[in-house]
Amino acid sequence: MNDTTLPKQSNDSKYPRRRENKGAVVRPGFGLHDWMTLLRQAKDLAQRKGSPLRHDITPAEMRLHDKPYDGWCSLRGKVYNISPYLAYHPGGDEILRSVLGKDATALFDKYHQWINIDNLIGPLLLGTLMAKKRRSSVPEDGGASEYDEDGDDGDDGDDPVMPSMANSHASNAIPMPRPIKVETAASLLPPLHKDGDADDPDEYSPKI
Ligand code: HEM
Repeated sequence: MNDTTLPKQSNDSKYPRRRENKGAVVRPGFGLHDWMTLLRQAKDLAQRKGSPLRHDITPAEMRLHDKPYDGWCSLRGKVYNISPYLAYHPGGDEILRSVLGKDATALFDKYHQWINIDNLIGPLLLGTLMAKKRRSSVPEDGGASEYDEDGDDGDDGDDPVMPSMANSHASNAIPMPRPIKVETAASLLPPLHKDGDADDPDEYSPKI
């Protein structure tokens, strides 16, 4: 067989070709299979030491954990102790060190948006970033709150995803339609007249 018998690779594919993994070498014992074995066997990789998942982690607290032996990072509003994964990251530990103590969502998406985070590092979860301010209603522009780094509804952990998609990558999740405001007979009435007089029988009658 010579190279003329091999199928020619097309350059005009609509799918981007996988980039070369420059520089990063998988060390023996630190491949994907080794990581999955560790995930199955280790008891407390996240080092939560029996504490429940937290929902009050602030970016300031996360910034304190920026060492390879004590490194946190957030992805789509969830905070992970990423230290145990550094040596197993197929893209190399160096690039992952650059996000310790920070939100890594943008860089994660830049390199491999399709990767299922829960499957690969679910057991490293520490909790979620605290929502700084809860909105009473969704703003017109659908904007996100200050800590809402994943740009969703700002209420991380209860985003409207289909139950069957709960473990899939967030960007693949199908958003549920927003509730439609239904005009009821009452909502079509003019505003109630309130003058503070509780004895006034007309207090809660529409002022037409
Ligand atoms: C924290 C969770 C992360 C997980 C679970 C993860 C997982 C992976 C996996 C499975 C691959 C191999 C992909 C493939 O072979 O196609 C990979 C490659 C890579 N990752 Fe990550 N990664 C994470 C975070 C990051 C971050 C934050 C960065 C950037 C700062 C990054 C940069 C890269 C790069 C540059 C590659 C090589 C891409 C290539 O071969 O084309 N990763 N990662």
